[in-house]
This record gives sequence, structure tokens and C-alpha cells, in this order.
Amino acid sequence: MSQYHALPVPPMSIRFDQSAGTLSPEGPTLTRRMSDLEGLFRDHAAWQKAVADGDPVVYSVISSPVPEIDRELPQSITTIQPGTTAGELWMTKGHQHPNHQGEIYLGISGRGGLLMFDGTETRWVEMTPGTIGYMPPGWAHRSVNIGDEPYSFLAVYPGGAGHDYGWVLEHGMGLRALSGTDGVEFVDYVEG
Ligand SMILES: O=P(O)(O)OC[C@H]1O[C@H](O)[C@H](O)[C@@H](O)[C@@H]1O
Ligand SMILES: [Fe+2]
Repeated sequence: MSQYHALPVPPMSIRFDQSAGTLSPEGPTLTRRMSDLEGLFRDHAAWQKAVADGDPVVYSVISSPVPEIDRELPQSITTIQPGTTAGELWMTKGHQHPNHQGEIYLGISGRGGLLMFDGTETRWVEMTPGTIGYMPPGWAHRSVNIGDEPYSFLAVYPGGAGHDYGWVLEHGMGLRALSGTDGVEFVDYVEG
């Protein structure tokens, strides 16, 4: 975490320019390429090939300057590119909040889905512009682009929530979202 990101901020408004894909003022930004998603797609060989064939950007995250520290309420906008890897829809890594804290997403543009898993049950919430998706404490979450255009959503989350990526690598997400003839199709996480 940069020192800039950890600084307290005054009351403020933050402007989102959708066509430019910017927040102002802006905090840290993050770009995740295919190589950053190791171990997450069911078809490892297809993932490796995609990395070798140009390692495309799968999603990016722009953040407001509100710091990720306890009692603050940071926000970020994530944009997932459309695409599939061996039929599996492009998605975020997915994470659990170590101390089980809730979070909300607001669909901004494109069509997506919010896959949630509490270790036993899986839930899917379809996200279109204007949908508020709620993740209760203890539900790991992953976002998926189910359309042909970039899918963007706003996230608002407790500053102390943290990101546990190891939990998803260990437990999976219950289901995988594949591109189907009539849209999205689900298979068990462990299915090959
Ligand atoms: O952290 P990932 O699973 O890669 O998801 C990407 C991002 O999605 C949302 O914007 C969350 O609020 C971010 O905290 C998260 O980093
Ligand atoms: Fe989260």
C-alpha cells in the first residue's frame, strides 16, 4: 500500500468519467492480466496459451483516494473485458474478506454476474446497470463478464475488509460460469 493511499482524506466528492474510465481525484489503479489469474481457470493449458499469446488485460480496478484502513469506506470501479478461456467467462480472481465484512456493488455498464460462495452454498446475482448486488459477511465473491462489452461496476467496502485470495484457491467458488448457448451456463467447480 502506498503512503498516499494510507493518508486520511477530507469530506469530498469524487467524479467518475465513464467515457474516460477515470475517477478524480483518483487513488491507486490496478491492472490484472491473464498471467495474474494463475490457478483460477479450469483449463490450465488454455490459460497458459492465453498468457503466451499476448497475456491480455482481463480487468482493471481504479480506486478513489479513500484509504483502505479500518472505519473508512473506500470505493473502486472494476472493468472486466469480455472474453472466454476454454469457454470459461472472464472474471476477477475473487476473494474472501478475512474478517467477514459485507460489501456492495452497483452495476454501471455492460452485463455481469456476481458469484458468491460461503464454503457450502453458491449464489449468483445477475448485474446490469443499476443493480445493487449485496455480499453478506462470509461470502467470498467473484465478478464475471457475461456480455459482449466491458462490464463495469462500482464497489463500496469497509476499509479494513482486506482481500484473502488464498481462500478462493483453496475452496473454489462452488460453481464456474461458462459461456452457454443461451448466455451463462454453470458447472461444478471441480469439473474438468
Ligand atoms: O480483488 P479481485 O478479486 O481481483 O476483484 C477486483 C476488485 O473488485 C472490486 O472492485 C473490489 O472492491 C476490489 O476490492 C477488488 O480488488
Ligand atoms: Fe470484496
